[in-house]
Amino acid sequence: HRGGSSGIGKCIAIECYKQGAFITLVARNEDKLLQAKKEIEKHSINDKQVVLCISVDVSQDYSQVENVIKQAQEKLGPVDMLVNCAGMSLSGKFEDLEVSTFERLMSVNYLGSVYPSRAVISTMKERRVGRIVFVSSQAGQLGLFGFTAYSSSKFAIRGLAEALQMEVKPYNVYVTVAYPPDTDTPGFAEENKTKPLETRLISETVSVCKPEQVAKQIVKDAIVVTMGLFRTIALFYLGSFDSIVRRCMMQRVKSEIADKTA
Ligand SMILES: NC(=O)C1=CN([C@@H]2O[C@H](COP(=O)(O)OP(=O)(O)OC[C@H]3O[C@@H](n4cnc5c(N)ncnc54)[C@H](OP(=O)(O)O)[C@@H]3O)[C@@H](O)[C@H]2O)C=CC1
Ligand SMILES: CCCCCCCCCCCCCCCC(=O)[C@@H](N)CO
Repeated sequence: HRGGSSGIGKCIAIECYKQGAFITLVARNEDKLLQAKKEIEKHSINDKQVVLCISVDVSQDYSQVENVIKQAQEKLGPVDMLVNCAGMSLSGKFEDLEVSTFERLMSVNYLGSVYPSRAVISTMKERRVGRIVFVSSQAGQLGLFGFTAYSSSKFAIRGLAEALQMEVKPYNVYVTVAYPPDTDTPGFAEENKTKPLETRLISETVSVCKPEQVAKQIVKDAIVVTMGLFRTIALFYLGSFDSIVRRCMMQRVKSEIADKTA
């Protein structure tokens, strides 16, 4: 339902539009939004489909994000799928990065995923319908040279996503996290302008992906939840934790009924 106006987010929007979805694009720059809207609309499969654009900074003010999501829901109905793809990367040695860069990346990459998710979650839980996609990075699984600010903001997304998944599973809301490798996007080109040599050499050991290909995988994973090796090992623990959560939920429902009938 929601992505960005560029790179991976735009390709995810195209991928969903091709499957008949109504799209709301959220990003800051209005020209880029309009251009992305036009590009996405070329892929329509029926004449009822809509691409709505909303210009907002997802990392600044929660009430603003909440408002625009409310507006979008009034126009297009409740959000079935939220894709948190807004993000940015800046690399450099720890001592060379401005302190403000740590703050900025944490706001955009982490809080920029918290705010929209927080704004849609209640409706998703009530409807017992919803998918939330987070876009981390390979640098969100491994801390890499030059990425002290970026990797930590992407690790934070993983913690958020896994904890949230445990909370919302009994409500039929699914959370997925993507960990893409380097991908050929405007953001990646920007990042490459300041990459330290070491970071570049490490990055070059893995080939650069096409955003269309990454987007396709992300959408597929969001719809058919598959399990990696690590998740399988964690499965036993997660299963038992999930049953605690379910038990508490049932207990709470029971006592609410008891309160009402008392
Ligand atoms: N490309 C890569 O190599 C990889 C990227 N990723 C992650 O994937 C995501 C997308 O990356 P990519 O496609 O390369 O990025 P791009 O820079 O190409 O696109 C980013 C999109 O997010 C929007 N955006 C950025 N900041 C904000 C903000 N504060 N509020 C609202 N919208 C915002 C941008 O629009 P606008 O500027 O107008 O707001 C743009 O539409 C990021 O989270 C990135 O970290 C992960 C792994 C690899
Ligand atoms: C199980 C984990 C697999 C690990 C494979 C080894 C990866 C080493 C190279 C990683 C290159 C850095 C990717 C960062 C991409 C990114 O997020 C930025 N390009 C954003 O712009």
